Amino acid sequence: MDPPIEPLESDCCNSGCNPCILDIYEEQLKKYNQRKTQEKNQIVHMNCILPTAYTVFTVNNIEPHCKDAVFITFEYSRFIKQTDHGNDVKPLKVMFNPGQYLMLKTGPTNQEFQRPYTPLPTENADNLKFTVLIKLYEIGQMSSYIRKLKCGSNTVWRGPYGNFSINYSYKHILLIAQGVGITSLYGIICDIIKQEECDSFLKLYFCCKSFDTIYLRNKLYSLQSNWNFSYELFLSNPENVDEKYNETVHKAKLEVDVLKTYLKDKVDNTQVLICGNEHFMQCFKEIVICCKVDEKNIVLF
Ligand SMILES: Cc1cc2nc3c(=O)[nH]c(=O)nc-3n(C[C@H](O)[C@H](O)[C@H](O)COP(=O)(O)OP(=O)(O)OC[C@H]3O[C@@H](n4cnc5c(N)ncnc54)[C@H](O)[C@@H]3O)c2cc1C
Repeated sequence: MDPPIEPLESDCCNSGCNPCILDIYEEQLKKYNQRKTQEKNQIVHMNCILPTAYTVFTVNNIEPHCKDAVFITFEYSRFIKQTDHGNDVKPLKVMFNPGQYLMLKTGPTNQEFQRPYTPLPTENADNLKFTVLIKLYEIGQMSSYIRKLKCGSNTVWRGPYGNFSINYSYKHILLIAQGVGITSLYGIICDIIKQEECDSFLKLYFCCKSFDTIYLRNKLYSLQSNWNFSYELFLSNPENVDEKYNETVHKAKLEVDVLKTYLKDKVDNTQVLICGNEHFMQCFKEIVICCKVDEKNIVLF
């Protein structure tokens, strides 16, 4: 953007024109200076996690969550020589889009294995860390590796992957999550809520096994204070349920009728995002299609 050309004092005829050439200049100069300050403050970062090379991240924090899951925060390891980022001197930052995932690799060279995990939206300003919510399976290859991690352990990651990009123009976004599949949809919910100019309504139907495996429940509960977001829980095992004020808990599985009622007058302007295991996603995709949502408005993760 070039600076505006300053008019001569004599260019103003002093007869109270609207707009006056000098006022316009002042306005344009103000905009130009604002833009320049913004550009100066905008630091361009380089992503320190790459899709085509492995990067070492050290376990920074482990925090239990629910019965069978943990939050683990990983920090870029400054002390290990990492893949060369060329001659670039831009500051490093872990960067990913909502809905994207990263791959964790482990195992001896000839038996390496990898699993995808979805980084949660960054809540603090630390650019070199990311946090994932990990469900630990009783018998699971990666689960048993993760159980052995301690603060200071080194881990190897690549990413981010996934092409989903948020379309802010839908009037309604229906999100259907199963279990730990909430991690992909949670980042998307946070992103949309943050956009002040976006006026989409978000509805989450969250299917959980039991009361003690409602992942990210407190975070979802606080997000519900936003005018455009609400969620309902569906528990297949409804024992010992402790309901919070203003939280809808169904002591049953999510059924077709609930979706039919919700979609009844919205099919034309609703996007449906579904995340869970393959069987869950296919099953709900078919149900949503039966409710007359066009297939192009359905995204599976
Ligand atoms: C795009 C994507 C993003 C993901 N993000 C996350 C995330 O943020 N957090 C997270 O915890 N997981 C996430 N997962 C699932 C994760 O990658 C692993 O599949 C899971 O943690 C199991 O790994 P494991 O090696 O311990 O178990 P495995 O050795 O692979 O499997 C052991 C047993 O666990 C059970 N199992 C494994 N995966 C599933 C599943 N998805 N649903 C039901 N049962 C299963 C099966 O019974 C299986 O026999 C994601 C998956 C995908 C595809």
